[in-house]
Amino acid sequence: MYAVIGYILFALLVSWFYVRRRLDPLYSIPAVGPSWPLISYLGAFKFARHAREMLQEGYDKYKGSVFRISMLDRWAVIFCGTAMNEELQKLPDDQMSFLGAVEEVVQHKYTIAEEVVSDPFHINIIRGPLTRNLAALLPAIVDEIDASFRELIPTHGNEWVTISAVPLMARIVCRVSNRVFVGMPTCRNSELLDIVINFTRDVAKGRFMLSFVPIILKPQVPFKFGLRPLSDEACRLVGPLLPWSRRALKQFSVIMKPVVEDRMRQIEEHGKEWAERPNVLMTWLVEEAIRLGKSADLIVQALLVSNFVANHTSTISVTHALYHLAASPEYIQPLREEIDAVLKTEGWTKVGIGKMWKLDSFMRESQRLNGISGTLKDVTLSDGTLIPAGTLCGAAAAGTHHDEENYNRPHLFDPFRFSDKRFDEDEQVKHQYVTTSPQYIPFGHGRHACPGRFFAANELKAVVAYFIVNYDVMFPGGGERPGNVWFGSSVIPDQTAQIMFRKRQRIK
Ligand code: HEM
Repeated sequence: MYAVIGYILFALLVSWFYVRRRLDPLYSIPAVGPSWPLISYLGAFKFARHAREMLQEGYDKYKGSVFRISMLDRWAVIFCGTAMNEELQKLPDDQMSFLGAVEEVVQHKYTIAEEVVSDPFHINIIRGPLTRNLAALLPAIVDEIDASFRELIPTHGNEWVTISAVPLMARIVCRVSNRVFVGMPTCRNSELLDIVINFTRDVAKGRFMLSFVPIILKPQVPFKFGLRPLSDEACRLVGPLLPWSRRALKQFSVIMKPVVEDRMRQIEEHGKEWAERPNVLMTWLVEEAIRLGKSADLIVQALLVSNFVANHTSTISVTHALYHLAASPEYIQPLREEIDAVLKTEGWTKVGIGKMWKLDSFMRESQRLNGISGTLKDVTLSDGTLIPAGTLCGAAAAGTHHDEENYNRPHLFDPFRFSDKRFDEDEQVKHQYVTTSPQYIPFGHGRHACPGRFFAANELKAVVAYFIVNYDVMFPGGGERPGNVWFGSSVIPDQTAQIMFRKRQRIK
């Protein structure tokens, strides 16, 4: 009797899965990896370890269209090819919500900080005052680069020193960014630097834990093709228990809140113009917060989130560039010639940095070939036809950047491929480091393209220019560039490599 009931229940379950799959348009999208219930988890585990191969396989098979790939708790739909990248970024906000989907995946409220997620007022300050003030900020950026290189790369005479690349670049980037975000002397507070450098790991730990939550706890809500898991509800139970980010925010706040409150008092007392008014992100955030009646706590959160979006991406990008230089010293000479010549006429200015075309091309090419992510731009799409609402979508960045239709010999690192094209006047803007297009998406593309990329480009070009004119670099024993590490769909430079530095040997 029980066996019969068991068979009937099993048959009902199988029929339910079958009908659901037939009705849900998501399942008409081709899958890379196993697609059937339960077995698809194998695909999710495979994706965690072989994302690069699976994304490339999907790109090659479905270019000009989309495919789906299994994550632990959902399917993601990947758009492939230039035309699809264009289509994805053109979809209006009422059909797809960039922020909504990022929130769905990252669960910022629990992994970062709640208030600033619902009120990300820092984005307009990064897009506006920070970008407009880059020329005025450049001397401070270069001063901080100079101070951190002297402190962190202790060279003597013509001796080589060997240093772990990633921690070094993280420290330099973080100091330089914070010279612009919070100014002196706070940007050199080593406790603060440790908190913001480790914050990426704190957030990642929270995300990792939450990605398992839905399997155990996610309530299912009805939608038109059956049931969909509601991750926010599940995360609401577990999110507040995650300790890492809350602890980091608390420690960051202990240091930053008194500084922010002091800046608030000064601005309330003196207004916008006063002699020692520091020209930094924090000042503009405070001015905006006062105008809109926002709290010191929100400003503190905005500063932590600005660090989060800026430092990890910038560290990855500058480390990739450093690895190319250390592995191929033959690129150093042409870059040095260009930088030395520009510095002679323009000095360390924004105009000068803008004239370093070869360097610009080098950074753009390094980011094309390495990138920071294999997929990009998680969006909730509801076009009502092909992809059901609530589906997570992304663009295949690595596929796009390694596509022969977009780039000549796409797998080759050709550092000056973009600067060579800029000699044609009509092509000058198109090939700049900061210019995004459906063929070039390391900074995203369209409405939500990275608003910090103008700052990042100036900062990172200044860092790389500084070490090219001041140091010789190589891998120990003249070794090769270590391969990149794929972490799910994130692409990061080898985390353990060491680089040798010595003071530049000038030819007399
Ligand atoms: C090389 C360094 C950087 C890279 C590769 C990078 C890349 C990205 C990417 C891919 C996105 C998502 C865009 C999209 O999906 O279309 C993004 C968003 C964002 N980035 Fe960057 N970024 C960098 C540096 C920075 C810096 C230095 C800042 C701050 C000063 C910053 C602030 C932001 C913000 C606020 C967003 C969210 C924009 C929004 O929600 O509309 N980024 N970045």
